[in-house]
Amino acid sequence: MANSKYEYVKREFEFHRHLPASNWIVVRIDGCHFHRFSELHAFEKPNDDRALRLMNACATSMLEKFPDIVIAYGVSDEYSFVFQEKTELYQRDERLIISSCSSCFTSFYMMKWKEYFPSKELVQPPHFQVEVSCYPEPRIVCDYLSRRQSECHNRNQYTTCFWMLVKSGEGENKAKEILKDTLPKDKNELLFQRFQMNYNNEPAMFRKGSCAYRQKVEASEDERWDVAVAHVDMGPHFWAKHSYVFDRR
Ligand SMILES: Nc1nc2c(ncn2[C@@H]2O[C@H](COP(=O)(O)OP(=O)(O)OP(=O)(O)O)[C@@H](O)[C@H]2O)c(=O)[nH]1
Ligand SMILES: [Mg+2]
Repeated sequence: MANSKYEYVKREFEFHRHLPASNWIVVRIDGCHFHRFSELHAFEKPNDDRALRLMNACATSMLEKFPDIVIAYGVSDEYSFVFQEKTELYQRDERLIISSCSSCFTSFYMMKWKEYFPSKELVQPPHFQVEVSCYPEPRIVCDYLSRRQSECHNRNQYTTCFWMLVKSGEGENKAKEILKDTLPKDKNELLFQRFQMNYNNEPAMFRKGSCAYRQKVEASEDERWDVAVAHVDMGPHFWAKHSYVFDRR
């Protein structure tokens, strides 16, 4: 069939975009319509510890499945996976990377659901959309992750205030009005004054999101690595300790 009259279909109509060489590939997974999905499954508001731990478990499985992922960062219904710059996964074919990551993550989510929600039926299949970006230097990857973490902080501080106001009896519109144009320090003050709540004492997983990375197993004679999940600032202190994740292989 090599030179058959059907060859043109492949030659003229199938396109493969190969991601640029010598770039770190960031695959960002985001739950589709998770606002609705979280309502359907009665997730706790604004943060459901079980749902976030389920996302972290899926991320851990992704690092185990794809050895070229060097680090990942997740918050809410999203996770970003950083593939090392030299990865030859699917010859860097964008379509195959996207479809494979999306389907693997979704399968892990469904397989692990019962472990995190033992008494809750999964009543709607989850699905995740994926976008890919390429960055030529680790420094920019670090800045990308810091940007996501800063969004996590802003969004979580807002939703914490919002749901505290609503749970205290304010209507949703009134809560939005109260929070309109407030600065981060105003929101901290509001939580403290109205609810005697210190935002900094909220669980770190809610405030800082989750970071999954490889670490060497202490006291192992052979080089063994496992996947750790931490809820920490991804600032200079973190990178001073974990810069090895970007070591050229
Ligand atoms: N109650 C609750 N909701 C959550 C939790 N994590 C994620 N969500 C919901 O998931 C949404 C995630 O934000 P988005 O990704 O912008 O919303 P989305 O509905 O998934 O929209 P698309 O991604 O555009 O399809 C949040 O707005 C919440 O409604 C959680 O722990 N508890
Ligand atoms: Mg979403």
